[in-house]
Amino acid sequence: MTATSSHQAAVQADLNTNTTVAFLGPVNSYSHQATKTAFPDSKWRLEPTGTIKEVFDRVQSGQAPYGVVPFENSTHGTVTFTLDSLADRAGEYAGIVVCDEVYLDVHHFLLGRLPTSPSPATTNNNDSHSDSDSDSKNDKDKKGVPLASLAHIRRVYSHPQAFGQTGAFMRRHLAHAETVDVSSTSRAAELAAADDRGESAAIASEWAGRGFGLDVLARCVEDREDNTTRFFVLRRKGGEEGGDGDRDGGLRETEGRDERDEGDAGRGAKYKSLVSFTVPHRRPGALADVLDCFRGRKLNLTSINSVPSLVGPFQYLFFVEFEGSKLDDPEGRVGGVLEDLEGVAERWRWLGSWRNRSGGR
Ligand SMILES: O=C(O)C(=O)C[C@]1(C(=O)O)C=C[C@@H](O)C=C1
Repeated sequence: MTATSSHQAAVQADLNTNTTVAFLGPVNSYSHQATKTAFPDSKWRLEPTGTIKEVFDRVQSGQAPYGVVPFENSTHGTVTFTLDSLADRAGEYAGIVVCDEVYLDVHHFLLGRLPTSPSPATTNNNDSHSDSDSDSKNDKDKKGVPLASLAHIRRVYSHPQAFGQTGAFMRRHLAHAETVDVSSTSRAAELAAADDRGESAAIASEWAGRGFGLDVLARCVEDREDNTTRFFVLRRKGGEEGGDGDRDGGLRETEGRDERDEGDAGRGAKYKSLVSFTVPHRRPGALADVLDCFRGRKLNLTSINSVPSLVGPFQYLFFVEFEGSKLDDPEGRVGGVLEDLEGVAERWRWLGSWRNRSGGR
């Protein structure tokens, strides 16, 4: 079996099984890798979508009981498409909570077609593929340097996040090429493979390159070796919460991920939770009052983000992530802080509690 047909057989196997998990496709995106990490058994039917919003739509509608979305990258920061859907300004996703997280090491490859005739390095002054020190190494060991001339590459496709993680390589070796943002890195590989002239390349994963039969033009082109993306696993809230399950009546399941094995929880605090909120825009100290609630309950914050609330120009909706779980809260500190929020936030929403998988990161 060739690499491509065994890959297709694996995808088909995913499609033949039961409970659906939606992820940003096409197959072999980083989201697909993260999804396979969180849902490794063959009982899951892994379903690619065209956008992150579609993952939310499928989970909300119940077509997919679970979904996996990228949340933040250690080099480039938060994934705005995911924050936008979590902000849920139009009230479309009231039934969705975060129930788990996945950390994925991300090593980007430059994929395309090798030049048809070897062109001298002088055709592209910035092209260091002929550096004598790197020539002496085996191609497999070369990281962050072109393995061939890139002078024939006119355009590079990728996801904006991936471009944000590979800026140094792009500036150094592909300043002559146009960059084109697309919906995912695997879509980028698909587009590069569709270019018969071989003038297109993609920043994508090694698996995407294999899946679409592309040549490796450079490996590990990320700016930082420790490049990591964190993904959220989404699920529909259990039917047992009350009408306003965010504020009263906790989930009766002991864990969000009721159908799956828990595996290793990792080091550090056992759980994390996410809330979103808005504060009275003109009240001095309004945001500090909310943050003080967490200090008062001795709950450690692990991330803070904001997006425009779209209520008025330059007004924001905030996200706070903290250590602790609403679903396993023996000291009542999380329950307590949610009650405190009621008094100081304008609107707020609990967006889920899950196992901390950071492994001490
Ligand atoms: O494009 C993909 O392959 C994705 O899964 C999306 C995504 C992201 O949005 O962060 C995931 C991981 C990498 O950080 C780059 C892109």
